[in-house]
Amino acid sequence: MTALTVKGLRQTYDDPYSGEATTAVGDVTFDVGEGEFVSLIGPSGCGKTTVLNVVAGFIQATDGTVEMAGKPVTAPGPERGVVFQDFALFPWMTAEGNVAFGLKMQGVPRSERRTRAREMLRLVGLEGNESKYPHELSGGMRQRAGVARVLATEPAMMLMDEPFASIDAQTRRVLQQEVLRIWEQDRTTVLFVTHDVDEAIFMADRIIVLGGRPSTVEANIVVDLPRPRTWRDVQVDSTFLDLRNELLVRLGVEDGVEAR
Ligand SMILES: Nc1ncnc2c1ncn2[C@@H]1O[C@H](COP(=O)(O)OP(=O)(O)OP(=O)(O)O)[C@@H](O)[C@H]1O
Repeated sequence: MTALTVKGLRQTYDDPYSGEATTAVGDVTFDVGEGEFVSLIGPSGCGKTTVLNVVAGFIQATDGTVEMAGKPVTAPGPERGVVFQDFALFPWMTAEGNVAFGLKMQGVPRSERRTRAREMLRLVGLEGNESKYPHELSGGMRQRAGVARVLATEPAMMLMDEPFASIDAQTRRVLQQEVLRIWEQDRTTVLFVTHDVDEAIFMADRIIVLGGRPSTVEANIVVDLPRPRTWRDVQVDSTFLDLRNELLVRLGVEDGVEAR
């Protein structure tokens, strides 16, 4: 079953200084199957965040359509949970308060909110940190809390915009594995924006490559790696290395041979 259909998406921005219109996203068409994990990759400025923002309902596309389960997307909705790069936690709320907040918005009773928030924090490895405020948590822990807050609301689809970009390389690998471990339990549909080739491959069932100006879908690549995945296994897997090579060449990062 198709969970998300993006058809002929075009996005034009008006430059407030020059007054001229720039077409950032030209004509982007792709779909995401139910329970599928799809990475969206492409060079900086190609419109990845724009596409995600349209799917989230934060902005209206200049042209084209976005449908979720056959219904047009025109505004944000609880069935789409968004995880941002900068954690987006409320500094005045504890970890538990932050996770419970989304549930409060959904009208979940207080007692249930507490139980579910605690359960989610345990799931992301934050047990024992429930009453800490964001400034008392490390970057990796804050991002775990951010993921827990979205997971707690049980969205049909998770939209993730470079969620680990501001986290150190080592913690990032741990979090990538953690998010996959959690995802494997319920297989929520995921659209995952990243500029990191390794991350795009490691996480996804399929990779959509955006490119060109204005951007279009340049490639749609199936990631044929077994799950569950760990970095220890994946980093030496020839399928991973070949795919990494192909993507680095496509993105113009390295020439194919040296990329290995
Ligand atoms: N609100 C806006 N107003 C004007 N131009 C915008 C706006 N948002 C994005 N753009 C422009 O649209 C283009 C695509 O931006 P977008 O952030 O979607 O790309 P991206 O692929 O996510 O980039 P990055 O990888 O650097 O985060 C860029 O040229 C950007 O300057």
